[in-house]
Amino acid sequence: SRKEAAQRTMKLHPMWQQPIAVPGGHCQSPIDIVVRKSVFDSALKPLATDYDPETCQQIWNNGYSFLVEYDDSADKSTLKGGPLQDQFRLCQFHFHWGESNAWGSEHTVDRRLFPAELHLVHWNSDKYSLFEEAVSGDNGLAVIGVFLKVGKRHEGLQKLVDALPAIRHKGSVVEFTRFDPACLLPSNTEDYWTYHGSLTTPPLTESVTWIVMKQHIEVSHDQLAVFRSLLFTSAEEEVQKSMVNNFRVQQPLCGRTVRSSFT
Ligand SMILES: CCOC(=O)CCc1ccc(S(N)(=O)=O)cc1
Ligand SMILES: [Zn+2]
Repeated sequence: SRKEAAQRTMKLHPMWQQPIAVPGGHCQSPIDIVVRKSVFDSALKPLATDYDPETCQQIWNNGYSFLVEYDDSADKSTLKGGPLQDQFRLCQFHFHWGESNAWGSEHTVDRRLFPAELHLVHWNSDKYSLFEEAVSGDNGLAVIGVFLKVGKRHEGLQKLVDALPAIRHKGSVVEFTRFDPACLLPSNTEDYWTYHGSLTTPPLTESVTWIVMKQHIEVSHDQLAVFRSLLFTSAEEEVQKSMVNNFRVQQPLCGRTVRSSFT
């Protein structure tokens, strides 16, 4: 089952040797979004992303997912609007996925699982001067979550898929430029759920405004299979473990309200 798969990943992956629950953490992520319990808020605006593909720098395997990293030394790739009052800078995006198409996402919608989930990670450049500061700061981060479904091939994703064989092992990095992450957003960026939560991997800090898009994107079965060809392990390790089920199990809502930008 998905739970067993997640347990296997936690046992397997050193990153999880730390306690998986933050002591006293009542705003942890991911969560199940119960649609009929979400509260419509007419003040929620459409997302305003303004990404500059020239700020794309590299793609690397960090031993838990693969990250596409952006130059965030200036306000060049930004996120505003939505539930946000401040301006946020894009620093990286990454994915979570399963060993099968039956599961893999971190958030669920009325318990519905998706085969994968994209996270676009931004930090509050009005309040902080570095990502590292914002990670543990109040209102520090904003992460856009986009569900992936298996269907037609995603043309914009293919450039990224073609780079993955070069970063099969933990710790490998290759140059990756001129990639516009806006191509990974669904056509509808008006409809989303938003709630206050945390990072879903250590340090699990509760500094995240989550923005989970209602509309998913489609990628092909073959594209997703290349994600699963990545490895958790470095080239030197004798036992090579395929990078799958790199998602955290859902966390208690603890009375939080999930707002929706749509009725
Ligand atoms: C200061 C070091 O902290 C980090 O590097 C945190 C990186 C980190 C960024 C985003 C996420 S997620 N899955 O919640 O979108 C988890 C962890
Ligand atoms: Zn993530």
